[in-house]
Amino acid sequence: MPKVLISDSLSPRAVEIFRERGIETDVRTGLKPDELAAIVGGYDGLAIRSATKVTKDILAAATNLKVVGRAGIGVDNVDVPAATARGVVVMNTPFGNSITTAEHAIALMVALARDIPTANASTHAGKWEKNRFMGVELTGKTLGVIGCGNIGSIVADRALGLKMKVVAFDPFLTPERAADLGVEKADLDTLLARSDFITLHTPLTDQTRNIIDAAALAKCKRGVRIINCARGGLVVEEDLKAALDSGQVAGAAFDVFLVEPAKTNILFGMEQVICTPHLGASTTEAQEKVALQVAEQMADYLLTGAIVNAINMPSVSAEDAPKLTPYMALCGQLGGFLGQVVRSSIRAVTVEYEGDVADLNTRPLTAVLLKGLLTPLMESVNMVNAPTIARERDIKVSEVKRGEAADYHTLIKVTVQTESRSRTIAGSLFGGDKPRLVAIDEVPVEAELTPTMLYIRNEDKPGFIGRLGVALGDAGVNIASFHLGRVAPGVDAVCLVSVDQPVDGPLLERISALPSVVRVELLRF
Ligand SMILES: NC(=O)c1ccc[n+]([C@@H]2O[C@H](COP(=O)([O-])OP(=O)(O)OC[C@H]3O[C@@H](n4cnc5c(N)ncnc54)[C@H](O)[C@@H]3O)[C@@H](O)[C@H]2O)c1
Ligand SMILES: O=C(O)CC[C@@H](O)C(=O)O
Repeated sequence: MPKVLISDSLSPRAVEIFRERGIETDVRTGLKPDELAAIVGGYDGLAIRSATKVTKDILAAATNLKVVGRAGIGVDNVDVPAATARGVVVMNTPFGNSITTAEHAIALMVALARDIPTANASTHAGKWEKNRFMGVELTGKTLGVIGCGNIGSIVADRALGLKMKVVAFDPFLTPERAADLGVEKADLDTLLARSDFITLHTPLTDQTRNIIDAAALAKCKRGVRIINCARGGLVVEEDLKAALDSGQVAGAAFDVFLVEPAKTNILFGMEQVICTPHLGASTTEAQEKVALQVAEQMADYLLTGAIVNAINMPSVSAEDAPKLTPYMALCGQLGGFLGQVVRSSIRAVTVEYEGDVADLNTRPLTAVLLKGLLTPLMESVNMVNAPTIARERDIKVSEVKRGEAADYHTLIKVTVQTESRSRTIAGSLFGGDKPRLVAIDEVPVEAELTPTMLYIRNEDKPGFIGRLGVALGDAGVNIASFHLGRVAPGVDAVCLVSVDQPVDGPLLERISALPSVVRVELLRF
């Protein structure tokens, strides 16, 4: 009989469901990492919220572990690559706490507008300071929503109900979806300049980290109020403190912090700041929903092998798996490549399957490709929900199959149409199972995609390779492999460089300033 450990505070519904399904269940909350490491080896499943850190060390000790179930959305407390490497499925419950978290953001906004926490403390202290507190009305004010996905769009809906105007910044929000939601799609600077309140609802990614810093705050209306119920690290806390001190920001309400649990923080003690201890998802209803979902999903996997809402595993039957596995890897890479280079909302994705692959069940392949494509843009995408998310976002996905491939025995070609342009890449399997990129935007370039790569568009002129090599060498970055492609001599060329060391921002800037370089991107696979 499988055994599950629940190591965070989950609704009792989870235990009930595991036990009803015949799964032995222990609940041990508040374990220190070494205490968890000492016992985790005895379990097949680990059910968590955000407190348990499922690190590489914990996973190394979890010798029997088959599944980690996160009752909630963010899996930033799980080392997913390490889990994947150990064959541990990581599941989440992507929608169960969205409404509750949106309601918390609205509650914080109202509390900020009327200074409710300070007025409450003052009244409890018997001060009756009626003249001290003067709020602002929400009706007619503009709410800027940064990140208009599941939670952001619910916040927008509720704010419209409060008769606010809503401006949304989300590069992946299509104009049609914005119109359906009744929000105005805007660029970040416009949102900053127009908003009376700003609320953040993006995942923490390389693009969103520090999205609200001193420069962004300076672009805001004087007296703006800021709410963060998404992730610590989106707002630079020191810059916010300075803006609160100067009066540029009138108030802030934070549920999430750069370091959690936040026992100390630069914002603590400021009268204009409302803080809650990561309570966004903490309602009875949301916790029941996520506990029930996670227990059902984990039980299904442990008892039947069915995979739902997995972050790191495709859901395929045991029979199809061996044939599809190398194509899964290829599709994940092709999607991941495109997801890292597109810069505006995606309208359409066309996947052409040619040659051998056209004979297979390509639905899971397209799903894993969409997962790869959408993952750099949002959290909580998995193979199962990627096609639904694409549909909800009005991304038209089509598959074309051709029995014959022109140059390769098997070929997958992906075209992504964005608001501004289309991009195409193609890949094949070499030696039957080794994924290889074979063309980018019709430029032939054969390359294995490795963990850290530079993708460079350059003018095909003498001296470029030497200058690039010197720039990388001077920074102590070793080139593992180098791939060049061009349509014809002297025209634009493509260069893919696999490197052994990390490439930082200043080095990227030096490379993009090199003569002949048109564009450079750092890609991670
Ligand atoms: N406080 C809490 O307890 C709590 C509870 C649930 C979720 N969350 C967090 O809230 C956040 C949002 O969750 P969700 O379910 O709405 O996620 P989601 O994936 O549905 O939506 C995220 C949105 O951010 C957009 N986005 C991505 N990169 C962007 C960028 N650079 N600029 C602007 N927008 C960008 C995406 O297009 C997407 O629409 C996540 O970080 C999640 O972990 C917090
Ligand atoms: O479980 C929690 O309390 C936090 C939930 C939230 O951060 C999430 O990502 O779902």
